[in-house]
Amino acid sequence: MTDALLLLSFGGPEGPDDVIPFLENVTRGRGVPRARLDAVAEHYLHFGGVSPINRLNRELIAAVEAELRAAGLDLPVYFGNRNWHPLVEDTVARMHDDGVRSALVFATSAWAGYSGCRQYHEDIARARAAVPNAPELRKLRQFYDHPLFVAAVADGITAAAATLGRPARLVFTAHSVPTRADDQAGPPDAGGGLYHRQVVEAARLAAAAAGYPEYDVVWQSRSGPPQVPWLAPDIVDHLDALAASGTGAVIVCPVGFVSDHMEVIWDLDHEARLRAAELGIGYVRAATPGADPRFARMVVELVAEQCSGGSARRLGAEPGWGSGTDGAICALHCCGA
Ligand SMILES: CC1=C(CCC(=O)O)c2cc3nc(cc4[nH]c(cc5[nH]c(cc1n2)c(C)c5CCC(=O)O)c(CCC(=O)O)c4C)C(CCC(=O)O)=C3C
Ligand SMILES: [Fe+2]
Repeated sequence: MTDALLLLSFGGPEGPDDVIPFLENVTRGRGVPRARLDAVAEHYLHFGGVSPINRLNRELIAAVEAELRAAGLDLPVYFGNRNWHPLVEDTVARMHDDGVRSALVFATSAWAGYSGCRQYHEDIARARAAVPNAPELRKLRQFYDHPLFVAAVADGITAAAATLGRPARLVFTAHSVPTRADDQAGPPDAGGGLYHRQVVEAARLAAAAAGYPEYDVVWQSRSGPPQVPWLAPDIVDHLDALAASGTGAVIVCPVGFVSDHMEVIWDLDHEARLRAAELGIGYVRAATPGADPRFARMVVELVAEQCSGGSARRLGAEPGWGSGTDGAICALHCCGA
């Protein structure tokens, strides 16, 4: 029995005074250098200290509510975040006060790995521990290869290509993570590297759907001390390499992200675009899938899988897990710590 759906996301600041406290929440205990924090604070302050992520999640919730009604599923949708208000702890308390006994959780990350999956389980466990008699919370699965996700990403590529009107190299990008975190991504017996494997697989599926036999997969937004290895190459270094080898234009598809939040509007729409301009190569950025009606429909399909035993539609050759109850990770030692 399910009484509600909780959309669980990263959270972002909604004004200049929020920026530093938000960044302190994100990086607590993670050894991100102060200089990097100050640099990232500037990105947010450039936009008045407001990340679009909360607004985009509220729009997604409205679309999901409409799709739930259309599917005959009568579930209220709640909103909670890891790093900024509405914080998931407060939301779970409100769900309890509203009489919710059992709810499903849609986390706005498609992926395996610590940041993309396990940390959301930890958020669920932390929120439940803070609320006496908290509702049971079951996280929905990773959706990196859901046909509706892949179709929305592919159509974003096609639409971007049409605005460029000349041949271009397709470049997929996702958030970099420390290689050590990637090595530990997935259940211990799944061979490791499940974060990058799922990203590469999602890129393969979307490229095929959009009709691109050739493309690249690169990484963005790395932080942490420079001596710690992260997934590479970085998108900006990759643009240098492409320009050097004669590529005249790129279509950049942020397959790693659901919506146009700060990592997309600053790191891609500003930094990467600027570098492309310096290099004299054409640059278009494909839309993220979150605002596509098929994305909300996918969320409802994931809910229906749990509520009514609907079949799990999946295209990928890499495994997917991600589901667990009350913050229990998918397997013992899953995705490192
Ligand atoms: C895999 C992954 C996703 C995708 C999965 C998912 O969507 O969950 C993601 C999403 C996001 N990351 C975001 C923002 C930030 N990420 C940071 C830092 C980090 N991200 C990491 C990984 C990921 N991050 C990692 C390994 C770090 C290092 C510190 C740590 O180990 O935690 C920092 C600190 C400053 C910096 O280091 O850049 C910020 C501000 C925002 C919100 C943007 C907005 O506000 O609009 C979103 C959606
Ligand atoms: Fe991040």
